Amino acid sequence: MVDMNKRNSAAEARSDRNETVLQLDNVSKIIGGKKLVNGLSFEVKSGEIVGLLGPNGAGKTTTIRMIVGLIGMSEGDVRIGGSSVSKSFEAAIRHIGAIIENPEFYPYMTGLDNLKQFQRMTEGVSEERIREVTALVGLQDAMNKKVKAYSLGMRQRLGIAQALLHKPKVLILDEPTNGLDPAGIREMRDYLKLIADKERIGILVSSHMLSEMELMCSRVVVIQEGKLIAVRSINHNGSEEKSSMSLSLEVTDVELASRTLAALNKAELLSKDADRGMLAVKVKHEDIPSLVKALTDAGVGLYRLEEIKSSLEDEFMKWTGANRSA
Ligand SMILES: Nc1ncnc2c1ncn2[C@@H]1O[C@H](COP(=O)(O)OP(=O)(O)OP(=O)(O)O)[C@@H](O)[C@H]1O
Repeated sequence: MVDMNKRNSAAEARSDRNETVLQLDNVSKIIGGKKLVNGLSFEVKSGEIVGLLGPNGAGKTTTIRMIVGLIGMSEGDVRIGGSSVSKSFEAAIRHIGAIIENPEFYPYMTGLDNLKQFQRMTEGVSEERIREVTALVGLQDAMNKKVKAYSLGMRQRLGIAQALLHKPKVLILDEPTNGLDPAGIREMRDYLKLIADKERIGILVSSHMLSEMELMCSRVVVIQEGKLIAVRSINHNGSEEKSSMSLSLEVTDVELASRTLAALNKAELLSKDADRGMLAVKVKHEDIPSLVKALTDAGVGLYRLEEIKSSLEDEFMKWTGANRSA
């Protein structure tokens, strides 16, 4: 017999996962006539970790400070959990948990007492919730130790636990792995993935380290000089989403091939080089057979067809002209 309650709750879980919890709509910040952030639009859905990536000075911190209301927006709006930051600030900000600078704790108090301190200042946080968030960040065995004995990574995780206490819909972390050693970075990554999944919360993480973002995020938003320059999906293996791919084709007639592909309307022409008989196109994996058939039917001979493999890192360097970590 089908348990309808179970079915309903599974359906709810699925729709929750697709809820847009953070939405930036054409957000700009102008200081002294300069656009530090320039018409930025992107969204974060529940259950996903999105990386805000860009070289130093790209505008990541300025963007995050606007999202959490530390500074005002010059243009545009941010919606958090459906509420507009510019129109209903209190309602919007209630849905946010954030660590912008290093979290501040009382070093001579235990982790638990520090969280209880926040519990007293925050409405509706139960003892059970404290236990839940400490387990989520893997600090259940360290809760009775004084914070001064914590490593930097443990302090960061206690900060995340505190930011989660009031069950926000969005967690925002500005460069959360700064200063952590490789083991601490790996731990942070694993805990954030667990939190996104278990709490069905949308997480926005800023970083200038592309390699970290590739491993941690399901999507990256790349900004440079305050402008959005690319959005890329990442699959669980850390490589680019394969549903759409770039192909290089060597053909007998470039012009005929590009006209045929335009008529087929299933491939985006990225570049063509008539002298070398080469075309580059972007196409969905499932459309490759019909692309080949259309070319053959049109009388275009195909010498070679291969995938253009470009790692996110190659692209990031191309976009930003930056070195590996900046
Ligand atoms: N209050 C301010 N007045 C003028 N310029 C500012 C102000 N705050 C930031 N900037 C400038 O805006 C640009 C974006 O700075 P921001 O700190 O947002 O970049 P970022 O991407 O977070 O960089 P980083 O990775 O170095 O932290 C930089 O050129 C910075 O110098």
